[in-house]
Amino acid sequence: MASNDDDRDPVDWERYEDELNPDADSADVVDLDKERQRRDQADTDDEPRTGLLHGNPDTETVLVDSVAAQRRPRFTLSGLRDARRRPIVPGWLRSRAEATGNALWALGLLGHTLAYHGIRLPKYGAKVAWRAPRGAVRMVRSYVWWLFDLEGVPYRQATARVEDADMYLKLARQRDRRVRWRGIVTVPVALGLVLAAVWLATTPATVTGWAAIAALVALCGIVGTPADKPLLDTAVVRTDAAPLTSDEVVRALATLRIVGIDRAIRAGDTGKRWFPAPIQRENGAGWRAEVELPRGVTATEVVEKREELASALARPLGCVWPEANAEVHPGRLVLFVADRDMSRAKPVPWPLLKTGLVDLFKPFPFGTDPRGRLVSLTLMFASMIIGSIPRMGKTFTLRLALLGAALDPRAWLYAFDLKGTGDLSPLESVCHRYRAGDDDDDIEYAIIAMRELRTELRRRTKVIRELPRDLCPENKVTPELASRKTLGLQPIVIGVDECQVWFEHPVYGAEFEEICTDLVKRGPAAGIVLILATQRPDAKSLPTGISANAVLRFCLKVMGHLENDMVLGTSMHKTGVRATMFSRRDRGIGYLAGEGDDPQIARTAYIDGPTAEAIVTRARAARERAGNLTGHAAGQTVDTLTVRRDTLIDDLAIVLGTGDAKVWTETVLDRLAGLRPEVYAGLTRDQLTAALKVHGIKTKQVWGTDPTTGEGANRRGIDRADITAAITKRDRDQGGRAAS
Ligand SMILES: Nc1ncnc2c1ncn2[C@@H]1O[C@H](COP(=O)(O)OP(=O)(O)OP(=O)(O)O)[C@@H](O)[C@H]1O
Repeated sequence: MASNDDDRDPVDWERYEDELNPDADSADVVDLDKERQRRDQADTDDEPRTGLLHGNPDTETVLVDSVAAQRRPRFTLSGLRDARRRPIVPGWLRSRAEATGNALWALGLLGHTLAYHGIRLPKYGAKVAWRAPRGAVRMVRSYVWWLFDLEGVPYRQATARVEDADMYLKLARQRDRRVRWRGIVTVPVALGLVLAAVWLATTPATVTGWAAIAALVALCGIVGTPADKPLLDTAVVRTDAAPLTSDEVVRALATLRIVGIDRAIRAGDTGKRWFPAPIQRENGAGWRAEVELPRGVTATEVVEKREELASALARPLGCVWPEANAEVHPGRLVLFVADRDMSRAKPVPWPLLKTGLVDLFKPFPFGTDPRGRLVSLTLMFASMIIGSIPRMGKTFTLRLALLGAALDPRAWLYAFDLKGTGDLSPLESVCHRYRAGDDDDDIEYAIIAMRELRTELRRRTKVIRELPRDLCPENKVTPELASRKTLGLQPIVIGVDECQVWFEHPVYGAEFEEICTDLVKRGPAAGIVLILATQRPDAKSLPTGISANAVLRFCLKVMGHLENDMVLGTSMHKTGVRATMFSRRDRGIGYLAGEGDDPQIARTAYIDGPTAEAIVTRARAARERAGNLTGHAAGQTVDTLTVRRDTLIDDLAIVLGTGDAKVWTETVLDRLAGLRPEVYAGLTRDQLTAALKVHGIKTKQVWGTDPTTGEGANRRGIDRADITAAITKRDRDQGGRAAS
């Protein structure tokens, strides 16, 4: 079929010959129906996507599909039922923050314009006065022109020249008529003006008199304004971007060297059918083109070539945002071309900068999308991962999310800055637990805090389980429950920057991983939100148990599809959600997934250190009012000695001191938890094995009796002799160090 199509000559030579030789059949009567049919057919030939044609050089082209199959679908009720209803109230009006933001912007613009011109009023006055005489002359000249019907002079002269006496008489009569009645009108007008002038000159100056003179001068000044020198200066300079045309889009797509597009164009496709809807302005921020790519071409192929596309469109990279609209089909491209470069544009101020608090159960402002619309974030019931290559804005994003949490006076904040540069320090005064750095001391502080959270998670799940159904219908924390201080179910938000430091820690790595996995899985329902930021999104830095269960994901620029999917979720790269397309200049710009149905591009609200401090001061004041300054913010310290003093082998010596010399690991865990519940509660078999490894102790097969069944069995366990040997070695080493 295809070969037949290819054989057919795409050029309609006959038609061109006819067009070049119009006289040949100029007398032909065009049969409109036939002509329409021919044109429709030519259009169909242009379009290889229809793919329905049986090309046959000898006979007429025959359509494979039946006529019924080609008919446009009829109007049906079910079609109407499935139709997408467009929102009655536009999106920007439904969001209070966005509507307020727009209203404030409009008021600001009005205020600026009024102030700008207000301050220049004397200058405008002087200009008007200077131009008034010229205006007066212009007005008089125009009036005289009108009074004597001077515009008819050239026509009357022309008729005189060709000696057309009839026409001349007609025009002359018309002129006389016009001048007569215009003269009659002029007499009272002139009289009125003279009287007004005499009255003004003879009566003492009054406000009305001055106002009349000012109005007259202003009128003359405006009339006397030259066309190229406007009276008012420019208060707001607009940089209007060139409109986007379908022709431009097709030509740009044709340069991308995408096989399917190239093939379609070679086959004569002009691209005029690639646009299911006209290119439109969107949100006053740019142009939106929906493109139905030639069959077999996926939108992701175009997304991947964003840089080349921007170059082909001759627009800055930060203006060109191609996206796949997989909801329609993988070949549907949505191309948004913004007027302004998103990475260069002045960031929109965060709506909560000066006023307003946050309810973590509801969305709060996070940033803006390329169309300038507000993008929000809902932290409750989700864990979040933030990932990118270095210096793209992870820490700023984490700090923004924590600032949002700080503005909910109920929430407890745990902030861990493992980069140690103090980026999260503005939040210190509202944090329940806060630490910057990755020294042993800092890690010990963190592990205590995380163990605390593990215990807290268990307590919360128990509280929720025991609550009556009507209070807790979905077995998760509700805003009402979170506000009840007695239950202790307030939101807890934990932010960890450079979390890979925790998970790669030789001693506590496994324990951090286990606690974080538990928090990511069970924490959200209990009101605990974990936010992890990392610059190395691989399986080691971000264990899969965590990355697979996070709901919210923000991915700034990454280098490869593995990192992309690690942060955004499996197969995201394949479906066209590609953070690899961002450039190094796209700071703070990333894909936000998990908020709303589809991942969206967002630029985070830019908040620098001093601004963050100002917001935190406000947040702290709200917390003081709510009586919710706790932990670190209230000056409490954590005794890291409980962790630093390595009591494990000493504690093991105690719990194995009596009775059997070899004991099953689970029995040892029970005994340790009984000895020091604050340290060992929740310790798992694997963690104990890892902790023992540090001392060179291995678990081994131990014969014992199950206390519940009374049956003997061989299981992994610990030998008291190994513990004693480890203690002896340690004491000997320490003694040796002390002596040297
Ligand atoms: N929304 C934003 N708009 C503009 N610039 C931003 C935005 N967010 C961050 N930046 C800029 O990006 C720079 C890097 O930010 P940040 O320190 O958060 O990066 P990072 O990814 O955490 O870096 P690292 O990997 O070194 O920790 C900042 O200096 C800031 O100026």
